[in-house]
Amino acid sequence: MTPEFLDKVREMTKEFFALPTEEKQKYLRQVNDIQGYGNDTVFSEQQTLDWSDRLYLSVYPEEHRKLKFWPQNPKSFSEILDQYTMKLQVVTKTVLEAMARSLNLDVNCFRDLYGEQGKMDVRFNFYPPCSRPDVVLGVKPHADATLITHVLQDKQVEGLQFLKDDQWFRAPIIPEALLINVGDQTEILSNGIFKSPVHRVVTNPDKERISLAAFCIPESDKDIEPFESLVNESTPGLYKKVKNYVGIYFEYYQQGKRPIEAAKI
Ligand SMILES: O=C(O)CCC(=O)C(=O)O
Ligand SMILES: [Fe+2]
Repeated sequence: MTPEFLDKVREMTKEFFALPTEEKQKYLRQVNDIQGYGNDTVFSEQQTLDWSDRLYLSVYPEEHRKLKFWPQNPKSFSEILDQYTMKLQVVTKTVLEAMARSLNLDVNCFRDLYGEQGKMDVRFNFYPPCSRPDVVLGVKPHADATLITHVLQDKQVEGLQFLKDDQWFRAPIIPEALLINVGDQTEILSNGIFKSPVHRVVTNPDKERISLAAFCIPESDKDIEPFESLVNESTPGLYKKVKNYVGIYFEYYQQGKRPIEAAKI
């Protein structure tokens, strides 16, 4: 993907969030739906909400698309999102093959698990300036439920941070790059060799920030468990077999637990 194309995607994201509220509310997420425009999903009254606006859309396979949630404004939104999806499919395949190679596994093992009908959902994030960045987060600490996540970050404003050894580290801005994050399902499949890192987004007192996350999720009937060749007497399997991990994920997340704990032996 060219830097110019990535800029186009950032631009249309900014243009959408800059629309008047009434215009954005045409795409409002309904109760019991994940797709659409809105704030953080409310699970309980005690919950601290993330300081962000979001637009969540399923983009692949095409029959999952709910076009009523695809903005008509800016005009080129759907066309650019469709192009971005197709380009990301190619990147996804390449990355999954590289992951397999780096573990000395069959080159297709991650790709076969993702499947031809593997799902891709995107989340456009908008973080308005926040007067109390010391207490309010754009996104609470979490790890992704995915196989991998592609993150297109804002070109000017940082915010994403990763937890390592009890310390938060800033993700640098690299304008022409996508940040690819390992999700929980890859941690399970790789028997813990690839780690799914906990991350969060901090707020900024005077600048707004956008980002676009694309979540790659295997077909829900696939068994997710450590690849056989990574398990032997000296390295026992660390995770149980799970199915439809995204379902398990939300159950745990709502209880404030780390979902991957459910899969640990
Ligand atoms: O805004 C970002 O940079 C990342 C957002 C994120 O972690 C997510 O949407 O899962
Ligand atoms: Fe995330």
